[in-house]
Amino acid sequence: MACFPVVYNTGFLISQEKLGVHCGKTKSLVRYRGFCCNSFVLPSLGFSICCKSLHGLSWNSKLSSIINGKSGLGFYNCCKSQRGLLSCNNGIVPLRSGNTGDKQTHLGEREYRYLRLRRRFSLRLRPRLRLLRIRLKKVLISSMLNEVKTFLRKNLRQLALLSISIALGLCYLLVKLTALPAPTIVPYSNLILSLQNGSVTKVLLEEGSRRIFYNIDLQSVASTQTSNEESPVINVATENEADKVATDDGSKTGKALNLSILKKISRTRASRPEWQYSTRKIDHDEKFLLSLMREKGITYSSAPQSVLALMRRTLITIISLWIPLIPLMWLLYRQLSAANSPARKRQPNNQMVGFDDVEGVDAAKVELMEIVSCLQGAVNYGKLGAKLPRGVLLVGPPGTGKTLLARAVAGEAGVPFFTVSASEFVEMFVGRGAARIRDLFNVARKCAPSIIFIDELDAVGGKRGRSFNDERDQTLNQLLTEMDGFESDMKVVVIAATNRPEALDPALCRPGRFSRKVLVGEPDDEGRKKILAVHLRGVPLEEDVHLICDLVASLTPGFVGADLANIVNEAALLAARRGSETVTREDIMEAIERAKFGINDKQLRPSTISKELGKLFPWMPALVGRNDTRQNGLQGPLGYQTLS
Ligand SMILES: Nc1ncnc2c1ncn2[C@@H]1O[C@H](COP(=O)(O)OP(=O)(O)OP(=O)(O)O)[C@@H](O)[C@H]1O
Repeated sequence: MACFPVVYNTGFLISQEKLGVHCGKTKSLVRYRGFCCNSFVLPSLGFSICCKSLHGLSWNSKLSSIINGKSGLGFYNCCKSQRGLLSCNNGIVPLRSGNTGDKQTHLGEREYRYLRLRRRFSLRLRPRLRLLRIRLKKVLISSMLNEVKTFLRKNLRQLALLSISIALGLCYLLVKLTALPAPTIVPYSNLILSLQNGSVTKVLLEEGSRRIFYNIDLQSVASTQTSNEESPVINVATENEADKVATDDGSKTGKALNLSILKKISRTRASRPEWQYSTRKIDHDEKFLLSLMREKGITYSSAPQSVLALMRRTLITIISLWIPLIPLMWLLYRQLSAANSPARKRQPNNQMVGFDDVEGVDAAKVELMEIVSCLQGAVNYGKLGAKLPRGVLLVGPPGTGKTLLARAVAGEAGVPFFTVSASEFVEMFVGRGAARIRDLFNVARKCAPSIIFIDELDAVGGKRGRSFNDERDQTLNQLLTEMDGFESDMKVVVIAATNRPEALDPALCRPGRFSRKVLVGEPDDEGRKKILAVHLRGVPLEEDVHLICDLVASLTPGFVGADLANIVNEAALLAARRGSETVTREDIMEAIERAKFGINDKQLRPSTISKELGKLFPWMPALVGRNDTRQNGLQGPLGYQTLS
């Protein structure tokens, strides 16, 4: 026999009809104070009720709480039917004596309404509250915290600015609100005179400072003024209130003056400070002052500084100190923040440059291709006990394609590529350059296999001890340490480029660091043709591309890749300026002239220049002749010299 709750209110029993347990009705849901019951009508067995769940608690525990009389529930005596369903006796057995189905009639109308309202309210509100609780549980506190953290990190600068401005605003408000009407500052002699005249009423000596506050009896001052207009006390006493009046109208009678002073005094009384005057004590004069006050019978006391005034003064000092300091702090923050670090700025990205885009430097390409194979794992160098070269130094004149080669390595190897100019490590603050190097290498190590490319290495890798630049030396030391710090299986390759290998510190070039030096020199005739072919790939030419390449290559000995790329670009620009759809041979020839002689009047050819210079300086033609080493005759004394 199992016991099941049957819902009935404290006031009345819910009858079978209320439970929806009519003959023929198969199922109905009964809710009471959050309990859900499915009731069934089984005509053969009479009335039965089957509760599927009761707040997730076991029957016994729930029933015991019910029976304890809190909820006023009755229960059925139920038994299991043959069909496996729970069935109950037909009769309702009230739990407490006196709780019958017609109890409603015993209750007052008002009470009944109140109970109904309460029940309805609880029926509506409870499921919603339960749902809310479940939903809130789903929202994890940790994820919320993470979101807040990310938001703070993203908007750190704005939040910092906002909080600083709020703090400053609050300080300003505090200063404004705590501002008290200040006493008039007068010389010390005025206090003595007032004391001698007996017009001083009260004196306060501030503890821990030299300030003395005092009040004077203004009415007595006014009356004294009428009798003795020359009295200095009057000047003191009415400094603020009566001075103007007295000076503006010298013809006024004493009485009129007196009245006007009193009027002014009464008008300003509301905004008058607690102490009318303040002065600073003179050293070693305390004895005289005290004896004078005692002699005149003046009330005097001492008190510590008021907390409000103290706070205000401190605040003002802080603000006045911090306002000029804020820009300085901001500068410092910018310098010191890791957000400025090159390692952060350089996100690993794979440039779409391959070895096909670099021509004329075949020897360097072969050397670097080997590195790519090692990074890709195509060459099992470890089997023979070999190690991946840690550093490759690309040496060569400017514009020969060192940076391009490094980018091609990254593109071909398909690994993260961190490019940085060595001058970015040169910092104002000692230790910052070293920290940046550390950051860069840390990020590269995390992304291994990866490539670090340091352009213009000589900016930071110059010989140590030649100058007093401690910061540069520290940065170089850090670079040396980082390059030593790679483990043998760490696939991080440092490629550096320089135009001045002779200026580098020998420690950088020793085996184990930049052990592999690759010369990226000027391209030969064949190299120039190939470079031109690369740059003319996307350019619509009027003539055959091979013909143009041969022509340009023959006219540009000593030109490097950057020069040739510039010639092709200039030719395309000239064609565009003409409004042409294709680049002609003339465009290319003009571009070569521009590259050699700069953008000048065409009259200023070498021959013209030589003639003009010859007129002025008879020895010049000889000089021109000696310098004119180019076979094509286009290069002159002011001509563009190749960068090699
Ligand atoms: N060998 C080359 N093949 C194709 N293009 C080249 C070659 N060399 C240079 N270039 C062109 O010249 C441009 C500049 O080259 P790059 O920056 O690689 O020169 P660099 O040797 O690094 O010069 P610097 O020493 O001044 O940094 C390249 O973007 C490319 O367009």
